[in-house]
Amino acid sequence: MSKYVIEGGKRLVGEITIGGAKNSALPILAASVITNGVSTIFNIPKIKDVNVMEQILKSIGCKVNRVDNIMTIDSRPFSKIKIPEDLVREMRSSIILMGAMLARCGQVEISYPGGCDIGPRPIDLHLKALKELGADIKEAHGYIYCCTEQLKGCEIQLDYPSVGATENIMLAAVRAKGTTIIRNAAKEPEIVDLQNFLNAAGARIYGAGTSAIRIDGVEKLHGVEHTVIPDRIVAGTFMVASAITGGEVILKNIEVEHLSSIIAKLKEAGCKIYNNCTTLKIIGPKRPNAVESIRTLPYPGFPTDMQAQMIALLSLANGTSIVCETIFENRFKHVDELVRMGAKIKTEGRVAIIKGVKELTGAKVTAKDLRGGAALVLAGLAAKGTTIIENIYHIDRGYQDFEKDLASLGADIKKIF
Ligand SMILES: CC(=O)N[C@H]1[C@@H](OP(=O)(O)OP(=O)(O)OC[C@H]2O[C@@H](n3ccc(=O)[nH]c3=O)[C@H](O)[C@@H]2O)O[C@H](CO)[C@@H](O)[C@@H]1O
Ligand SMILES: C=C(OP(=O)(O)O)C(=O)O
Repeated sequence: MSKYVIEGGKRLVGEITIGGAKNSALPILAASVITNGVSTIFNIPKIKDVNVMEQILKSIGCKVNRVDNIMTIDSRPFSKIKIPEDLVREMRSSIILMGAMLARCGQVEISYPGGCDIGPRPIDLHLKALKELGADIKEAHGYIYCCTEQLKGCEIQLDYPSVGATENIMLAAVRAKGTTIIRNAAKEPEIVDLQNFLNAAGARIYGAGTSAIRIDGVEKLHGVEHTVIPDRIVAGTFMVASAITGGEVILKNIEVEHLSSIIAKLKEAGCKIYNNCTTLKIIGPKRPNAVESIRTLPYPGFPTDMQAQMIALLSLANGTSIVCETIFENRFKHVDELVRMGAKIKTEGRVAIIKGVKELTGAKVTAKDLRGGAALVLAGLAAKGTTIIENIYHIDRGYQDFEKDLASLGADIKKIF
């Protein structure tokens, strides 16, 4: 299995262009199934989760063509309602196909999804909402069987602004009869991107990015061209890479508004940040300041997908920082690995108390999930000596050419196969 070997202590300097967002690309690719046409999606990241989605689309009959970061999906030959279990288990986003396939043909058979092991990840909100729209849902032997003659628009009050549930409802409701209103909807930029894709394809969705989304059902969708938004979590990860190495990195092709909570906390940590709407320069401090309080929250709060990377940075801060993970129950698996590198971190339930140390030291550590793995890479960039990171297949799920981009900024990092 491949691993990263990092010689720490290099200051990162240079420029990097941020690619398309995994969490936008995946639901948009799923949405292409509804169109019964040919869609061309630009800025698709070359990552493992996208490979899995490509395989799923092919397995249900779609024709998929991929050249660099452009994917063309012809969903006209769509023919199968059962999605292979081994593919569904590979990632969380496969569950979004439930809404998409109900909208396309009124039937779907799917197993429970996989994704990062960051605590229980139920899909009760998805299932409840689809039932409210009129889907008949049966669960047996780890499979979910959904079918409907015709979904009917209704008002759905989400108990929590779940990203995946909001997307599933949008997809299902797009061809439902009448109007659907989602209240307490997720407001993430990826939801807005999905709305933009669907509306370009002929849907009538209003309000994404706010807590109330209205979907007026339409008869059919058509193929479309769309460009995926930049990945705010990849951008945030490179911002921390600059911060943790006292570096000076320019990020191009970003949406600065999507990064505002990350920018605020990195400024508190002592980074200097200069930006316009699409480009940002971040200069890391000699030593980061401690940050009194970070709470992960739904957008526009601080993203849970940046919590691990931020803990890596704060483990070197001058003082004690507190990070509270409010979204996922068990998203501190990177902490034990950072402790192996000399970090002084204690966790109590959902709270991590990080007593900054002057130096981390290279060690052999294991990536336990996607962002936790990225955090170990960041720690390795700053640590004294050699860091070896195993199980980096987790990192491949969400970062395109991670080591190449870091090396282009001056990092000493190698992927060993
Ligand atoms: C592919 C994708 O876009 N993944 C993102 C998405 O995941 P995902 O869509 O899975 O995250 P959700 O917003 O649904 O989950 C947030 C919280 O709601 C709970 N919940 C969710 C659904 C449900 O039916 N019942 C329930 O209890 C979850 O257990 C979790 O505690 O949003 C997360 C929160 O920003 C991010 O960390 C993930 O990177
Ligand atoms: C948790 C993540 O992804 P997923 O929901 O696909 O597991 C993530 O992107 O950090």
